[in-house]
Amino acid sequence: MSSLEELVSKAKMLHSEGRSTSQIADELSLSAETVTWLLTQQKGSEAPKDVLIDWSAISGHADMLKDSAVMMIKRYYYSKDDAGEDYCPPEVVIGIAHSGIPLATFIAAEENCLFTMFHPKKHAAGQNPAGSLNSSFADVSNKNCIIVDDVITSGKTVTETVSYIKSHGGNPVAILVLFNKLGIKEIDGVPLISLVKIERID
Ligand SMILES: O=P(O)(O)OC[C@H]1O[C@H](OP(=O)(O)OP(=O)(O)O)[C@H](O)[C@@H]1O
Repeated sequence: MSSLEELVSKAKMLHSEGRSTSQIADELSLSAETVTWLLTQQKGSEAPKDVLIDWSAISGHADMLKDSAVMMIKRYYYSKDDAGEDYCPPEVVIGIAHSGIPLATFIAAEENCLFTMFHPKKHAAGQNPAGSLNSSFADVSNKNCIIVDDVITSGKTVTETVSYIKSHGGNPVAILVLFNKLGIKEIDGVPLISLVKIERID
């Protein structure tokens, strides 16, 4: 089976389980437009320009996951060096559920600082779903925070996180991701630093 066929069957399976287009898009880290195309496969319609990222060969091994997390925080310090700016070491590292959590945990351990996790509203249940910080972990108020996730696709999740942290008294100093599919460099004034930028040139 080709990777496209695999993707189509994965999208169809999730759809048959009752997931919405945006939920499938989140789960597969694709745009909603791509998921619609995968589900409908209209004859003659061109596939949207999107890229599938499968990093399970790394994420499935805790040692490589840790190596990736260490590279992310190094990348933050190198980017500060490159810009000739002062370091702002994090006081709290915030992992966005779910995939950002293990990366953030390793970074917080490396930096010997506090750790917490953010649950975006897309993961919340109920009629008025809302994002939340997990109160079993560190508090963010009056602290310099680094936000960590694996991938940015539309930027919605990270944007929600930045706004939540600011409104709860935290000071986000950087957003670290492995893969930036959006090509942006900051969100609401907070620098976005990735290990890999993914851009199409056609
Ligand atoms: O930029 P966006 O369009 O908001 O998409 C990126 C988000 O989508 C994925 O989360 P998801 O909840 O789907 O998966 P996860 O539970 O594996 O982290 C990914 O881990 C990011 O958090």
